[in-house]
Amino acid sequence: MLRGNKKIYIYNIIHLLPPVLICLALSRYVARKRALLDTQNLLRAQITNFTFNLGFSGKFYHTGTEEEDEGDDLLLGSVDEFWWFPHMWSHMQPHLFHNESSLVEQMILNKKFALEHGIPTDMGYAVAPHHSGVYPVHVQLYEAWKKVWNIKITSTEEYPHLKPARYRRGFIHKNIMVLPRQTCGLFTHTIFYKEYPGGPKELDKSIQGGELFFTVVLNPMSIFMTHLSNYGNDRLGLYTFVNLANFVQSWTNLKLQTLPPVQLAHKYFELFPEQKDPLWQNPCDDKRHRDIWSKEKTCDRLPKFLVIGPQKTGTTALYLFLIMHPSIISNSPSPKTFEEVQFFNRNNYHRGIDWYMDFFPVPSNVSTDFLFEKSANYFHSEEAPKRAAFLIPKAKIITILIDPSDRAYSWYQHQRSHEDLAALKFSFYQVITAGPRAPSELRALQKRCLVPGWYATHIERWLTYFPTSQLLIIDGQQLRTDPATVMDEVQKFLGVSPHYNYSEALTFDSHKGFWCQLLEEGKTKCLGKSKGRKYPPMDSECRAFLSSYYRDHNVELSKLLHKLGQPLPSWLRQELQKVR
Ligand SMILES: Nc1ncnc2c1ncn2[C@@H]1O[C@H](COP(=O)(O)OS(=O)(=O)O)[C@@H](OP(=O)(O)O)[C@H]1O
Repeated sequence: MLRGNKKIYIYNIIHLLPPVLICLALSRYVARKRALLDTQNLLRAQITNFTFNLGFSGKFYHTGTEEEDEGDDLLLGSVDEFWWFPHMWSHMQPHLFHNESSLVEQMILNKKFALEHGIPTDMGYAVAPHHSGVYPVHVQLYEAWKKVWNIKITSTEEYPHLKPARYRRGFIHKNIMVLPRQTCGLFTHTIFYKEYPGGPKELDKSIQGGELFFTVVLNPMSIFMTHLSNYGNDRLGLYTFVNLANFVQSWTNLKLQTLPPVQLAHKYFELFPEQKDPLWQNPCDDKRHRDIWSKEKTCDRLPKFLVIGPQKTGTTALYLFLIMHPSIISNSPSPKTFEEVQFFNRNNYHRGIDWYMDFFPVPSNVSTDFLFEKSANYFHSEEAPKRAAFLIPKAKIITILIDPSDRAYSWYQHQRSHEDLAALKFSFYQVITAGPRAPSELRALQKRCLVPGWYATHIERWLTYFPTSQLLIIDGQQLRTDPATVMDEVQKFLGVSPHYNYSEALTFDSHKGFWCQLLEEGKTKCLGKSKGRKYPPMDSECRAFLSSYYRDHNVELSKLLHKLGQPLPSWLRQELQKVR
């Protein structure tokens, strides 16, 4: 309840225990040992175990005035009173270093400094100047941190963005836990009370029921970082945090406590397990992010469209036809998954965006070149739509649909030819009809076979993250029998130029039994043996079973297509007639 005089009464919050970790960066400023210890003691009366966490950049040791150098020594004379974390040796921004080895070298210098001065090196926490390299991720920093310091925790104000502050979250990358850091309003220039931006009243307001107060109240953990200059001069650090703790104590029933960084991070992700997985965004969509992202990296190596599958609907044929177009460029092949990158659906996503972008060339003309990738498992993936929407929100999405029964059968044949043991062991009928008591390998195979055919469910999921104008649904039957018309539709949908004449570039290869690329002298380039396989037709019992299995899904699909103003493919019309 908010009262006129900015007094706030908080009810119902009884057992919140927000630990507070306050960090400072030690550089060449006078180390106000006394001021720090005094503040620490005062805060300990309000916050259980309160301990300052001091950052050090060893290069600046003893490079100040006589008084400053004396301050450094005083502080180092009390190493045991505080916790410590490595900043960067020379306060450099890690994203400016492209080589992991040069980052490692710099970190080793800082570590040597710590060892020489008895500074503990095992806290597992580190902070990068200006958040550089933490988010957007500079993977070289993460690797160097692990190698030199065995870093397990860091923090940043930049994930997913600086503002709005209340949306800041944590994530885990390469086993390093990144905690959200809050903003305390004290910066290098806020040294004197009277000169506080907007006047000292602003600082008092923030402490007494304003922004700073709410930051502590609304975040179960608050990590603040400010500069040692705020503990010298007018001692704004002392003033701010002691008054803040007092105010929280007086007006709420919150109990504040501090934990060492590793414990704090474990607690954080116990409280917010859903935050463990990061959501990568385009670093160039936020100016602050672009500024702390390596200049050697470009945001142009991201796809403009995705072919999402599902598997066995003709996605490879579409891929082949697309790359015939002079302005359409695919990813380079992956050693493990061939033409498919499979980034958004599985664990490759955790390798980060540098890994993903390395699959794409730098386009020679950003506005006319169309980078794309097709990964047929994206279609039914729970994670892919959200992840794709965060990184490439403007991307267009192409899906192909054939009769889900045919798709399931083709998929089963594909598994058999890849010598999947369960597929070799069980007949198609056994796979599709397996009940809840069937062996687990059979149930697992059944799920993989049938679930991608729940078309409406999967398309709806994509449409929660992408507008309908960005989605193209291709009739796979038409792609098979009349690819040139489909490719005209695709070109129009993408807005790609120049117009490419697929009627001339494709030809039906009677030997293959499919449409193929026409090469010089009448030769053709067709897809390999694994596409357009020869296998016996599906028997009527299986077809009847699948027709009934997919009935409701197909009805839902017809409603969805109707809503989207799209025509129903002929197989769907036939299936719907069976329903009547
Ligand atoms: N032009 C052309 N050439 C070859 N094959 C074609 C073509 N157009 C469509 N199809 C059908 O594509 C089916 C394979 O689908 P996918 O490429 O999506 O399969 S995969 O998911 O990438 O494994 C493949 O399925 P199967 O017939 O079961 O092999 C084909 O029916």
